[in-house]
Amino acid sequence: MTLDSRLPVVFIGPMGSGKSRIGRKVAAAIGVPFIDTDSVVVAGHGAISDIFERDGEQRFRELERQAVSESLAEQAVVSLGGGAVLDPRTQDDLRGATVVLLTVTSAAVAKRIQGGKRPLVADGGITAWERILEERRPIYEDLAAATFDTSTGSLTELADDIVTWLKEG
Ligand SMILES: Nc1ncnc2c1ncn2[C@@H]1O[C@H](COP(=O)(O)OP(=O)(O)O)[C@@H](O)[C@H]1O
Ligand SMILES: O=C(O)C1=C[C@@H](OP(=O)(O)O)[C@@H](O)[C@H](O)C1
Ligand SMILES: [Mg+2]
Repeated sequence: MTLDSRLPVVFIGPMGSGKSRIGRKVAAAIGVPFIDTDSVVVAGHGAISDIFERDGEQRFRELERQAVSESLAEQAVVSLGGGAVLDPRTQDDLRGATVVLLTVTSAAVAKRIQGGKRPLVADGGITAWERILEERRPIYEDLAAATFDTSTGSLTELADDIVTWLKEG
């Protein structure tokens, strides 16, 4: 199978698993555009924490769905926000994509999610992160064609492993 026929390649997984950082590296390595759906929302509507605070999570999910729908139509590497897969329309769209699940242990992610940029864990921290992951785990696992754990290893090594898998697949 050619690499082109595998596009879009889509990264899913919990907050802090490395979707945004690793997705960008994989796109650069295979020479296709990179789209981060959170960045699309931010470019159009401002900071995610401000959207949550001002308009609520439901409004964020509507804006996110719009960004996801447009992004998945592109021949690109696309990194979703951790909760984007909750939308059944996105679950349907992903059946035609190459979906890569990134996982991470709670021990490894604890430091990564500090800083207040992610409203769903801003107060509850790692306990909230674990609860949210357990709610979403069946969806993640159902959609994934491959899973890579990012708890150890450098971003570059992980991106290399994923590119190798994409080329082999
Ligand atoms: N394998 C890794 N090793 C070290 N730090 C990582 C790794 N993966 C991600 N990070 C760090 O974790 C943070 C969250 O990564 P990010 O790509 O934004 O995750 P996501 O998009 O899945 O929420 C970033 O600061 C990033 O540098
Ligand atoms: O898991 C979630 O519901 C969210 C994940 C975030 O993206 P990352 O997974 O890239 O951190 C961002 O979309 C928002 O804060 C909500
Ligand atoms: Mg991200």
